[in-house]
Amino acid sequence: MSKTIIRTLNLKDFTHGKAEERRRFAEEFAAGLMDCGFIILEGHGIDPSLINQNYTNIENLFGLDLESKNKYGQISGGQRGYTGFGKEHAKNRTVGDLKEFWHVGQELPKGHALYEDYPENVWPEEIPNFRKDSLSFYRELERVARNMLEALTIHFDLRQNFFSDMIHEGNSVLRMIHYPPLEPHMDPEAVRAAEHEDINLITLLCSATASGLELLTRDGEWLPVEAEENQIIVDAGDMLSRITNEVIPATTHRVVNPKGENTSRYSMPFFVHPYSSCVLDVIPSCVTEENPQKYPAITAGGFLHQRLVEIGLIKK
Ligand SMILES: O=C(O)CCC(=O)C(=O)O
Ligand SMILES: [Fe+2]
Repeated sequence: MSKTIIRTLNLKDFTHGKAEERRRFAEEFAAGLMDCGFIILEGHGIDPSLINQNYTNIENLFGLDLESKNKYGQISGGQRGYTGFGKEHAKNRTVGDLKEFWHVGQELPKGHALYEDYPENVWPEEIPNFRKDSLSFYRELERVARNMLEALTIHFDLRQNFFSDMIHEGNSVLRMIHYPPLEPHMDPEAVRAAEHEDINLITLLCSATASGLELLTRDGEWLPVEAEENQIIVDAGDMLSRITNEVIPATTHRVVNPKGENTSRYSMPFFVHPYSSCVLDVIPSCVTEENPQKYPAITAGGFLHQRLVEIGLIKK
């Protein structure tokens, strides 16, 4: 059995490199997504103090009492604001995950053509910097996502703006998560995040405050994904899998319960989504005689709705 290697790439090779370096970056990224679905990114240029400030904010946020947090709950089927313990479950499970989280979505000015397409963000009045810091972080993550997806256009022989047009003012979501320490009353079947695939195009995941993330290799083994401080883990989701006709599969992953020290874990995945009416159609270069077209076209919004029902966040 071959050993799975998670590649480490430096985004500067793409943003500042010559054509040859850019191409190499693109090929390494695509190969990493095809081999194991995850790569680790350095040189992304997000200020470490912005990342740390957001971690501090969410520690304070989740440290509030439940009554305060619940003021921000049940908003747009959990698409914005606070979602409490046990609410979300993976597609084929009924036991809820051991996490609480907060969603920040696309922030557009009132009157913008897409304003009505997205639920409005809510902001915790108890954490004054939360809005400013999370929106700055969101914009920076959008920038990194744009670069990463642009690299894929080289591999798939697409026009340069193919993906950046899809995600421009898109429905991306910053999910800020708290996994609390385990307690005896918790369901023994429950895990921090049960195995699942992400719904979106790609996910950017700044290194979490503790280990636990694992990916399922193509050989069917669980492999821990460890990132150092200031590295970003990048993985492929269902939407990318669908438009690449499964040339890039959506990789299954999970967050296991702590084995050693029983501490809280915080993480901040950024789910990169197209705008809602964007049509997800299979990329022509991904259809061949051996790999005929597997999916009809669907809008990003329609696809997301199907998946949110499946994971229990919204009703049919
Ligand atoms: O917390 C993590 O490290 C990953 C979380 C995750 O996979 C998700 O929320 O989709
Ligand atoms: Fe995930």
